[in-house]
Amino acid sequence: MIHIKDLSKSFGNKLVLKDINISFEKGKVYGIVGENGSGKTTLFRCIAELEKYEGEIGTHYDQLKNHLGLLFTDPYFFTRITGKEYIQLLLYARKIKNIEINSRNIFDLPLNQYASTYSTGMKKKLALTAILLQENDVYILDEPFNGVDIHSNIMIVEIIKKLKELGKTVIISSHIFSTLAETCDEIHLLENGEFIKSATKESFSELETEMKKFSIGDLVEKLGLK
Ligand SMILES: Nc1ncnc2c1ncn2[C@@H]1O[C@H](COP(=O)(O)OP(=O)(O)OP(=O)(O)O)[C@@H](O)[C@H]1O
Repeated sequence: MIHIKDLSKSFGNKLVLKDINISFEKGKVYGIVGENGSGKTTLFRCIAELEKYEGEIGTHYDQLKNHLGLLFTDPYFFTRITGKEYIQLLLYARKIKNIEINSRNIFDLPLNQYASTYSTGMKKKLALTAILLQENDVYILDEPFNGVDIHSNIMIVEIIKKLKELGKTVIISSHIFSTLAETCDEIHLLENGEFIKSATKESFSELETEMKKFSIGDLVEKLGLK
């Protein structure tokens, strides 16, 4: 369980997150949606203690960061480290030994190749594989579907369902509503650093309609397409 209470975050004099209050439970999948720049990544970075913030992030874990797998939107890899070495490094950090990596390479990545030479989608799949093999309790996936091929997208949806089944906590940001609707128990809409709407499964379509109306309105008509 993660409890976020009155969380605020500023960069300089720019307030990016305002009084965020939300809880994330075990065995549930949460979707965070919002326009570019609404604060999703900043919220994730605060939860992972990669940013300083005001307010409280409480958890029953000794240290959340030891149970958390964070998939960045654009994972970065040092040069001259192979895919396999990267996974080994992350496993070593959790003192996990004796995992046969090759047989668990479900995305069929060229693990002996330098990770920095991977394509965007391959980098994302490598980073995801590594945090999954760490057997974390909490997963934060920042735009996991973005940049990966359709086959991998389907696989990631199945992985999220499996994580839920295993009682993990999963928090996802995505701009693809239909995929969130398929995987999430709750979806929360962030706007200018504030949660302005939340929906459970029964009200996802209502939320989607409202978001479309709010963000698109009659803008497409203004193009005057003929
Ligand atoms: N290190 C930083 N220094 C200054 N401003 C920052 C920094 N990181 C983020 N911001 C600002 O905070 C706001 C929220 O950014 P954030 O990356 O959290 O948004 P987001 O919802 O994840 O966007 P996207 O959908 O484009 O990924 C933006 O205005 C961004 O410019």
